[in-house]
Amino acid sequence: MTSEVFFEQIQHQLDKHLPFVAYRKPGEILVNAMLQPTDDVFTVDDYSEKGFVFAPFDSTKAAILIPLEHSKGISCQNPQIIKNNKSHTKYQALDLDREQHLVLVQKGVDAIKAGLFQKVVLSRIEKTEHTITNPIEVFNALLHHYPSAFVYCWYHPQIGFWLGATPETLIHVEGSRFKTMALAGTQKFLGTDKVVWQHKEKEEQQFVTDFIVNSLKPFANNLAISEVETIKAGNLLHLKTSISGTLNLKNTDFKQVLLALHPTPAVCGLPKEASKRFILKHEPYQREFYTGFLGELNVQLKTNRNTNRRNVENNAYASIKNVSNLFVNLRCMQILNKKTGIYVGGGITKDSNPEAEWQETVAKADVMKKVLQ
Ligand SMILES: C=C(O[C@H]1C=CC=C(C(=O)O)[C@@H]1O)C(=O)O
Repeated sequence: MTSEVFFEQIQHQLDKHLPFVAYRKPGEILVNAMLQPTDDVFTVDDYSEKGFVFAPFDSTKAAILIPLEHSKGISCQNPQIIKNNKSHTKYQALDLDREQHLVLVQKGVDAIKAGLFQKVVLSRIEKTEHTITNPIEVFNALLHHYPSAFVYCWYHPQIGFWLGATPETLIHVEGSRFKTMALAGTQKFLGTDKVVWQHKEKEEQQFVTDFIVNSLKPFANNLAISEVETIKAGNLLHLKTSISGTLNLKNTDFKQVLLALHPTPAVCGLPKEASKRFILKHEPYQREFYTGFLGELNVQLKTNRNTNRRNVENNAYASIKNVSNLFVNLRCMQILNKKTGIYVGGGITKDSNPEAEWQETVAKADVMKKVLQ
């Protein structure tokens, strides 16, 4: 499908107030969309469902599904840049609530020093006066600015309109094999990824690696853990450890794996329950789907077992694999009444400096602001 027709179809869906998701996986050129013909709200029950899941931070709340069987799939390769004909007004930040964030971070540091937990991720919403008249153009701009991110726009008339470009995989499962990552620690990209990391960032990232490895141990075999590396995500650098292995899902199900993982200390804290309670009590707003997860759930992938054989019989060796591609909902914004709310946070440890943590959220907000200017 041409990109013109593709974008027309999702625009039409939005005009009719019908749910859809459009997304592109990291490093790929194919942009997919799933268009739901009714405005029903489908939810995930046990994660055996097939479709696109959009799950909130608070896992006691419902995860929304655009079911494969109740939607139409469309796709296009490498979409053209849509010319910006005033999809939005000039960016104007409102309510840069620095004081409130400094107080929140200090509370987090005090709670850590009092022994309540070791790490907590504290966040804020940056509401802007920015008027978005064409969110689909913003999605198109995200696709062009962030080729190595998972870029999406998600809409349900009864729930909201979200857009994002996240660098973080929650889990990728293909058959019984899985891959995930521990992503944490942030500094601004200033032209090189050969940078020095401080103890604070190394420690906050190590908390995430240890948590993921320990959470997956009951479900996984052959765990492989990479060295820590520096990766670039937009205007930022992060520390990343890759973790992979095979899932042993005989006596358990995918839901248990997700409940064990989500929310990781990259977005919540350590220990999970104590830090989550602190977040829900002290953050002065509702995260909703920010730091939740989203992506393809139990879609089918056809693969050839023996790619060396180029004959027709090869088809006999084709196998169907169950694939899930789930990402953490970071570097995202919500559009409400044509205004934007950008969601940003950062990991707090005993060594956190409130002013530096504020600056980190300012840098993270730039990822979304870049497409709003
Ligand atoms: C919580 C966010 O980022 C997480 C992912 C990478 C680095 C992070 C950090 O350095 O604090 C956070 O753990 C966010 O972007 O809002």
